[in-house]
Amino acid sequence: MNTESKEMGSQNATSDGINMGHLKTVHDEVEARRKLILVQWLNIHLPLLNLPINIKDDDLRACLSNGIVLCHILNKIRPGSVNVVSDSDYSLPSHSENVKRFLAAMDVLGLPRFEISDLQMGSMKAVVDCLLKLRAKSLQNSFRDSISITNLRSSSPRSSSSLVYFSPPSRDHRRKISSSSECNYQHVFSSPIKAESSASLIHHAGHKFHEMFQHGSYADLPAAKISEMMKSNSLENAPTQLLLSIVNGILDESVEKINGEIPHHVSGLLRKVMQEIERRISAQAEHMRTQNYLFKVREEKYQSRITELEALASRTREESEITTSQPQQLKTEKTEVEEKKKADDEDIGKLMKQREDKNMEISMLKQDLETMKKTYELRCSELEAEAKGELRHKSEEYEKMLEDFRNTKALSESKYQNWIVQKNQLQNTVDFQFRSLQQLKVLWGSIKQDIMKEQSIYSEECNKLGLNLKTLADSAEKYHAVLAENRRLFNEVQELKGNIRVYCRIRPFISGQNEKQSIVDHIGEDELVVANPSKQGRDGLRSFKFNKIFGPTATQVDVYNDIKDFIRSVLDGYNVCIFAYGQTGSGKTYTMCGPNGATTESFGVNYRALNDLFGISSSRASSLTYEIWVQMVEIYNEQVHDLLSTDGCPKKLGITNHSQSKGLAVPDASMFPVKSTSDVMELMEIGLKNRAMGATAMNERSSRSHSVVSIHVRGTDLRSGSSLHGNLHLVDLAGSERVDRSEVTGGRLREAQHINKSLSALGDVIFALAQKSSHVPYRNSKLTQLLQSSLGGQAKTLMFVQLNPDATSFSESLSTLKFAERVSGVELGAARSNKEARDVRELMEQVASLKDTILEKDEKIEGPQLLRDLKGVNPEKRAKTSLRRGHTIPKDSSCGSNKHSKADVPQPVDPKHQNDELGKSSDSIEKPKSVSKTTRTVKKQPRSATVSLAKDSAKMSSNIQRSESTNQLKSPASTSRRWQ
Ligand SMILES: Nc1ncnc2c1ncn2[C@@H]1O[C@H](COP(=O)(O)OP(=O)(O)OP(=O)(O)O)[C@@H](O)[C@H]1O
Repeated sequence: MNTESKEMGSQNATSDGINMGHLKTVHDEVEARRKLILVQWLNIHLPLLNLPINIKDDDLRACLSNGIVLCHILNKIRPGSVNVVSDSDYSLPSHSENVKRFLAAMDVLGLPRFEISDLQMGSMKAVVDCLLKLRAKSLQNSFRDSISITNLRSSSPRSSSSLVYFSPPSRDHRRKISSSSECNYQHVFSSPIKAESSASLIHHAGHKFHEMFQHGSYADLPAAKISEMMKSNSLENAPTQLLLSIVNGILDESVEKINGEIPHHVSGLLRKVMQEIERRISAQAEHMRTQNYLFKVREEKYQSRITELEALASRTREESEITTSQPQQLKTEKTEVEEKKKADDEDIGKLMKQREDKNMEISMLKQDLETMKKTYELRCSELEAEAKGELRHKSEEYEKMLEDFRNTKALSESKYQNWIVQKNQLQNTVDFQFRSLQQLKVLWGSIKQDIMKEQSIYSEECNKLGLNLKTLADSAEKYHAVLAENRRLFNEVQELKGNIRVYCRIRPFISGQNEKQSIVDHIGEDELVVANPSKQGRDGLRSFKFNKIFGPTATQVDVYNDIKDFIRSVLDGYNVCIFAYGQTGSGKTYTMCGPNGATTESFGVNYRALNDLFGISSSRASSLTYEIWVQMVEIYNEQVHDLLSTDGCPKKLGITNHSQSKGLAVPDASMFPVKSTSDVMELMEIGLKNRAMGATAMNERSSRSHSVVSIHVRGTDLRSGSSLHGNLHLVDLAGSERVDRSEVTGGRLREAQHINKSLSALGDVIFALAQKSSHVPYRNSKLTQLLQSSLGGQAKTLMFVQLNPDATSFSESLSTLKFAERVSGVELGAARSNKEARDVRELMEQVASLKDTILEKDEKIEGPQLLRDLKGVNPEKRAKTSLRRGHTIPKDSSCGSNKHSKADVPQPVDPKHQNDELGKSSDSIEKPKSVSKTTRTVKKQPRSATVSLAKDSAKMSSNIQRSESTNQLKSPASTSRRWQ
């Protein structure tokens, strides 16, 4: 068979290629190796089999076909798993029955099984697989334990001397063994070593037999013991060799015979042993038959196997043909597989690299983690330290607080104690005060009654006081009215004296002029007689009458005392103009301002007037408040300059229409408020510095400009709220010398001409006013334009006629006196003058008697009431009163005051309003007309109505006649009127 296979293999290798042969060889080697493992395993557990390691399938099939070996090996592994059916049991087909039991046991164990047909014919592969699985199972520890137990139970005792050792049998020799009746399958061992190890596992009963027959004491065996041996199944388990030894022992007459015969119990034993031996021989015979049967079956199987192998060979040849066509494809696939492998290797390399990177990252992360761990530990330690520190600090604070609390507690306790003490004291005090309070309550009741009494008295006194106070209030009310009426009467008296007054002042000879001849012949109260040095006797005398004559010895105070009533009128709302007229060096500046470096005694009219304004306004502060402003300008060469300009260069100013300049003739000139004499002094100093000064041949301090100080006053009545305002112009005129006398030429000549022109214009205006001319030439010079508001009929004008007594200046002085004389009223006409004088005198007498009446005791209030009646508030009453008192009644005694109600003059100074009034009044002289009317009214009174009026008229007539006769005597040319 092998030869044929080899031949077939060589043929295949030659024709179909090497692969098929190689595969088959590998397959065969695998199968051979599996079979070898199985054989070795079987030989170990059933050494009596002594199977060759290269056993063929048929031999193996023959060995296993009856199932006994299978059952034994199973029982070896798992004792008692199956009951083996021996060949002696003919009731059952033992070979198939053992195989079935084995297969059933395999099923129970859950191991793969084979089919009975596999064991009878065909491939042994399934049988080998099954047994190898069983072998694998046996390798488990639990199986080994069970195997050892099984050996103990199945092994038979035997003496070492009686053991039969077999060398590994050949095939022929194995057949002998199989046919031998002495071959006991259970007691055959494959090697002495295994036999010796199994000897210790001899059955107990068999051991007893062995000991008994080993010592040859069969005869001594008691009958009971033999019967016991026969009853037990020890013989069934005893080795066959032992059984044969027993038989030989009995038969070789070692047994003591009784009567030549073998004892009954020994013969029984012998019979029993023989039966056992027979049974065993029959089992062996059955086994041999089974083996023969297996051999036949195996042979048939071999035959079929050969057929299959032939078919397989033919099929393998076809497959090899197919296989030869695939090497190229396999090469291609191999290449692809290698490329893929290479790519995979590269991927693996990349993955390895990534892995290394990841490992690197992991190591770095580990390092970071370590660092963080250290940081964390460090931070933990720090926090712990901080926490400990803070805890320590807190505990210290707590200790401190506790200490403070203890101190506070102690303090509080002490305070509490003090409080308790104080409370007790307070309680005592309260008790004491309560008692005092009770006493006070009683006292308060009595005081209350006293107070009630005092209160009633007080109420009565209050009522009385209220009545007195009411009387006092009424008196105060009347007092204010009296004051107002007094002011009004005062101004009426002033008006009656005359609105234009002329005072003449003769300056003394200044140092160095004492020897010079004086032109002054006589100085009276109101009369001045000058002598012409060039004429002797009465022809050289010339008399002039003025309102007042001040001689060379007259002081500044004397002069001012006579003009201060004018200053007072300014505060009553009148416009007043005071100017000094005279030739250069005649003392105009001295009179108006004072000498250089003037003192309190030598201050001129300007300072005194302003000082007086402040004094009077402060004395009237309870009823009137005053605000005073000052302007200072000069007229030089018919140009107006601001003397209070502080920029060092007096600016040229224009004179505006009164109706457009808010009452200010020079609205652009600087105007400063003054509240004290020092303010005025500062302003005057500034004005004098700015004033244009120049030297002439006539006077070293000759002023060639007109200096005008304008003082604007606004007063407010605190009771009624009405306001008044007045202006005061203080004018220091330029020198009035003749041009030929002053010996000036050029610029100086032009200055003198301007001065003379403006002075002539001033005279023209005054004369026009006196003549009630329809046109007053104010616009002929800047001077008259500027003084327009103060030269009207409602204004009061005072002219100082300054006279130089030096004979050398006689002609200038005479000219000056003549001008002054004209101003004082020469041009008014004697008849009218007289008439007005008489009327004036009558009125003055009436006013004087009225003043006396007012000043009488108990009639202080009646006077103003009478005046009010006379003023026309109630004409009928006025007439009655006047008649009753024997006075002439002025029809309209209004003095032309600029007094306005508050509603009429809303502004602090309302020059517009003022100038409107002034403008209206400037064209005509109201007062003489009023006086005339009054006179006429008086004349219309019935003669029989009053005797006193006739007396007064006669008195006034005689005075006028006397005056006229005096004038004719002293100065025929003089027709000056008497103002007082
Ligand atoms: N009443 C007087 N008592 C003493 N000295 C006087 C008096 N009047 C004038 N004088 C002196 O006479 C001199 C001239 O006076 P004043 O300068 O006032 O004249 P005037 O008219 O103002 O001159 P002008 O027109 O040039 O300014 C001065 O020295 C002045 O002191």
